[in-house]
Amino acid sequence: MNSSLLLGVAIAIAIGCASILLPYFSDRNQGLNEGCSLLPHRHFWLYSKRVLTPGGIMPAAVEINGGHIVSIVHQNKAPKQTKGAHVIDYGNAVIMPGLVDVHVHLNEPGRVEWEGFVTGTKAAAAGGFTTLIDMPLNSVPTTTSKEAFDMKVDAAKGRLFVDVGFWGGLVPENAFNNTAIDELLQAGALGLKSFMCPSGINDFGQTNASHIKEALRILAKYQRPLLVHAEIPQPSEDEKTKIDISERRMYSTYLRTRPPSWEEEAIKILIAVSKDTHFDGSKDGAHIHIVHLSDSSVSLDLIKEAKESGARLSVETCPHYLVFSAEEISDGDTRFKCAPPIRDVLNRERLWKALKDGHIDMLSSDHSPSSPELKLLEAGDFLRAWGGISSLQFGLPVTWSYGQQHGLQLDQLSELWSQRPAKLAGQHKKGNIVTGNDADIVVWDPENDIQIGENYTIYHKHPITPYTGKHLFGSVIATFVRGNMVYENGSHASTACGVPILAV
Ligand SMILES: NC(=O)N[C@H]1NC(=O)NC1=O
Ligand SMILES: [Zn+2]
Ligand SMILES: [Zn+2]
Repeated sequence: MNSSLLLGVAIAIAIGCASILLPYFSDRNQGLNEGCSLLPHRHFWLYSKRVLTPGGIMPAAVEINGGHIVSIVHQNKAPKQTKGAHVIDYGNAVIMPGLVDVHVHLNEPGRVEWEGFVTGTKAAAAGGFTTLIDMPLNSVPTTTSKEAFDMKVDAAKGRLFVDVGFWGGLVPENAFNNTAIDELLQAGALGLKSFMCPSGINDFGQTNASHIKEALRILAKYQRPLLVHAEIPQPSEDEKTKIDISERRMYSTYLRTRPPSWEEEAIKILIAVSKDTHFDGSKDGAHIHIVHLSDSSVSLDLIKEAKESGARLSVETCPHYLVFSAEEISDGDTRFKCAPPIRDVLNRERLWKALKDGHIDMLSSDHSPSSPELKLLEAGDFLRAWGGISSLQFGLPVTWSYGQQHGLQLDQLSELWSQRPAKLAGQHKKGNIVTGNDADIVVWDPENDIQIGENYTIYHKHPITPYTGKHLFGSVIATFVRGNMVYENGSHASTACGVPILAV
């Protein structure tokens, strides 16, 4: 071979290699923000035998490009690595829409010793959650004005491992100030949240029916929901007597001081108000969402009845009401303290039935941790300890493990954790594996067992949780947020590239 022929062959090989490798390299680099993803590709396919789509669970390949789902191909084998598009074959693992938690207290700015954007969203990613909606209280300031809202969004920037939206706060101070509420909603609050009982936070006062009606009028204009902590304190004998510490350590005492009638009373008022929400002749009135329902007796019957007669009402419950029961809570174990309280076994089983029958619309964590000292674990004082359960990371394995025992199917679980919550938060590009949506995805193994304990890394700021020791099924393999692999088998992406979600 003469030298010019050799040169020609070398050039041909170089061009050939370049044409094979270029798409690979361009795929690796184009629009990729280094560090956002553990996967160096913007165009790739995820394959598994169990992909949960609106058409059911099927073997399929999901094509992701530029953060979106661009195609879903029903096929029995993983696609071949072509044109530089990377393929991950997850075998028999489940590929499902990322979970959306509409009720999380991240407590930043201001109470980062309780939780924070970084720790909270890392826990979320490890648990398969791709979107969180943060509650307006426990942070300082509470999110009850445009200024406070802007501060929260600023504090979140560059610190989120999943996407996070924000509810604004409805309190007596802003309820009759239409301009203030307008500003809060225009700043991007996805809706408002209020308490009908003391919230435990001094600058987040309780609202009554008049405050709520006034806010609904404005919310109707924006088509955004009002979320309500539905408990109204009822007069009780306890107020007249001094309860000593030995009694305050008993869970039954706490239960007695916060009976189902608190929930009933609030729900009755909300139903009456919801009948009144078709303002200005508009058919699409405001929407009331009842958070963390615990009472599955009269309160649930009232909700069912109201929904049947067309009330624009939805309701969530939380894993702790579905997993634990009052009977099993030891005296002094304030890890279980939350409001409304965890009630008896019968109540829990009725909640499961309502969930399966579709009377409860969705699940949420109500992840509301505090610093360990405020749980008063040594004193075990149920009446003075902080009310709030730490649980964000465990929602999927917990509800799957206990859900299976109650006949809950995977597609129902996904509806409760992804589709319906995304809709409540107005996130139409999230919550479903369909073409055009954000590539927000969890890949997990529902058959793999885990034990919450020493060999299980908890990413919450504090590991204190009543779930310690639970043996569960379901381990998260990888979590994708808008196409970024933000978590995989115990590792997080190096850069926090989740974004604040603002209503437009
Ligand atoms: N302030 C706050 O987070 N309260 C929450 N904790 C709880 O258990 N129920 C709540 O509403
Ligand atoms: Zn609440
Ligand atoms: Zn809450």
